[in-house]
Amino acid sequence: MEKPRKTFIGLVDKAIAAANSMRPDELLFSYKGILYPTTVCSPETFKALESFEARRDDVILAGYPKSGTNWLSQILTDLIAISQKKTPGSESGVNAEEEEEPYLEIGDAEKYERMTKLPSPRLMVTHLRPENLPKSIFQNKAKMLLLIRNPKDVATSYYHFSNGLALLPSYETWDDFFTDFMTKKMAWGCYLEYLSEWNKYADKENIMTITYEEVKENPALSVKNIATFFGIPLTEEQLQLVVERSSFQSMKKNSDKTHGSFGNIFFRKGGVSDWKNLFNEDQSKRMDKAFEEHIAGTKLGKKLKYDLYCKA
Ligand SMILES: Nc1ncnc2c1ncn2[C@@H]1O[C@H](COP(=O)(O)OS(=O)(=O)O)[C@@H](OP(=O)(O)O)[C@H]1O
Repeated sequence: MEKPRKTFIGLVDKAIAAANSMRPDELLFSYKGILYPTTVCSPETFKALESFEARRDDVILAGYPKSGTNWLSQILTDLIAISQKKTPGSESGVNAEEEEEPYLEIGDAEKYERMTKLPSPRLMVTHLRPENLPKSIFQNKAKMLLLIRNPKDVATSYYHFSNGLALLPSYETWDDFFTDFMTKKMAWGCYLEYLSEWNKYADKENIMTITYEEVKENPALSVKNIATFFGIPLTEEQLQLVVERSSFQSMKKNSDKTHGSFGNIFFRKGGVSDWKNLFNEDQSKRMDKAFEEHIAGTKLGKKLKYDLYCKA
């Protein structure tokens, strides 16, 4: 039985009510040159975040919007519960729903003060680029899981999400969205720039990179590798439980409890290659060229297996 994420559901409810009374051009604001949703982020929170004190045993998940952060966050929540000898899903684990919204940059400026009282290990999720994260995360060597997904599916997922949730500007056509996606007009910035910024950190020993596609391809091996990286021993039975609970079908089924009425928006298709239903040939070539210019030859670029997932 899944516990409702009351903080999250309450936050989104409030944000949607606020967004409904805003003009489309008010939905995003710019902070240090990057756009963010006005209803869930604020300059005050960003300012407060700068002096956030990370702990060495914090568990941090970094991923651009729509790269599968809700999915990996569920896997990490269960792994942490197991490390604390709790049964996943049945007891309040890390960041118990009533306690704190795990998305680091989302919420009020006082949340970091409240987070000082949370027991270790704290789970945090972020869509931020590394240069906008608090310095203490890197100084204190907190372990991070960096989640990346092929850019054509990220764009596709982001398009449907933008039109499904009032917090983000909606688009009349996919073509309009694609133009904005390629010209840095997205909340949390340009994905290809995100990848090249994170690539500068890809060799750090406290950062493990994983792709959406590899978790999809072999969930058991991925969960095992993540658990090993965070130093969490797992029995075969526990491994199977985490894999089963994090399957797209299970998460979608539980989504009315975990994500309220927005469940269907957060858990849409959960697959690979849906981009083929939206991209035309010209758009596909434009993305191929931009990928080549920004990231193709780098460590993260190679890890994405672009030719396999983004060509033909
Ligand atoms: N369990 C599981 N398995 C496979 N795929 C999953 C799973 N859970 C979520 N998803 C898919 O991840 C996409 C949403 O990404 P995020 O969770 O990062 O979105 S958000 O930015 O935090 O709103 C979104 O992708 P699309 O379906 O392609 O839109 C979700 O459906």
